[in-house]
Amino acid sequence: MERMIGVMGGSGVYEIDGLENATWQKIETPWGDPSDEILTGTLDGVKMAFLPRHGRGHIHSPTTVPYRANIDALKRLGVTDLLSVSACGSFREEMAPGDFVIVDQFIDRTFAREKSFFGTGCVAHVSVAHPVCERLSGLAYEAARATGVTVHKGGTYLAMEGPQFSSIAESKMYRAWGCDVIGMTNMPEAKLAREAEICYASVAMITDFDSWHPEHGAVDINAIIATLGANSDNAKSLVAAMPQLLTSAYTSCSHGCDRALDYAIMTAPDKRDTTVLAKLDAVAGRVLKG
Ligand SMILES: CSC[C@H]1O[C@H](OP(=O)(O)O)[C@H](O)[C@@H]1O
Ligand SMILES: Nc1ncnc2[nH]cnc12
Repeated sequence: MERMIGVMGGSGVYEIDGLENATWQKIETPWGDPSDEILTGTLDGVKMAFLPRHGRGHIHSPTTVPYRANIDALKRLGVTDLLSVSACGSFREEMAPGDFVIVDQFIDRTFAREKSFFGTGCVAHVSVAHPVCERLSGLAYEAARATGVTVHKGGTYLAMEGPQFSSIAESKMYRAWGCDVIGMTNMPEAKLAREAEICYASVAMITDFDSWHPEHGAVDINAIIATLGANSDNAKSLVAAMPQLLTSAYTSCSHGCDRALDYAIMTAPDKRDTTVLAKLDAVAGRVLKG
């Protein structure tokens, strides 16, 4: 098996630079169309696959992003390690707009999205106690440090449904819960990556103080876009540093992400629905084909 690094570009990140043999590829999945075509190529000898989460031109809202199709398509292409780059609000004075946070926990408050590849006909339960890959997150931290940006190691990301930003009361509540950043997209993406046995790490690019901050007022999309623009070079440098840190030689994940399905499937082999199994060919082929 060869390593392939996937990059899920969030708001403001619709392309990456410097890929050799760059080609936009249309990938079909049993879960529908991904957000866009996927840009494949190589960087420093490592295979790369870039998918703009909202599509080029920002077509999909956080609710309508086809999360299952996106993860399935990346898995189908051979992605082993997926780095998410996302715009986020901050609940902490010390995590300021322009800073990066390497997320290590999530609270999932989304409610209008399909959250699993599994269900009736093939039930599975994976652990998301540690929802990101420690190894990939550690390398993303190193890559972020190398860009010179202020980066915080670890942080809890509150995933909200959106598309509206939070009320002040909600924002204060999430802060009291111990959350550090807020966004609308990393869930169910991180859960689905775990089901698909892809290592996942999330880089939150802070664009605003959400609405709790007495001196910063309501979230302003124009300010967010300005911060994203100023930060896109840092995001691109971070992505560009990843191939040298990961290298093309695939080694089994020390965190176990690539074996998440080993004991997860509950449905007895003779009770599994063959139509459902066919849809799981890319995501769970490793364990279903035995
Ligand atoms: C542009 S502000 C709101 C929007 O930005 C974030 O998207 P992403 O996580 O893909 O960078 C946030 O989650 C909202 O979808
Ligand atoms: N304050 C905020 N809330 C939710 N998503 C965001 N994306 C960027 N800033 C955000």
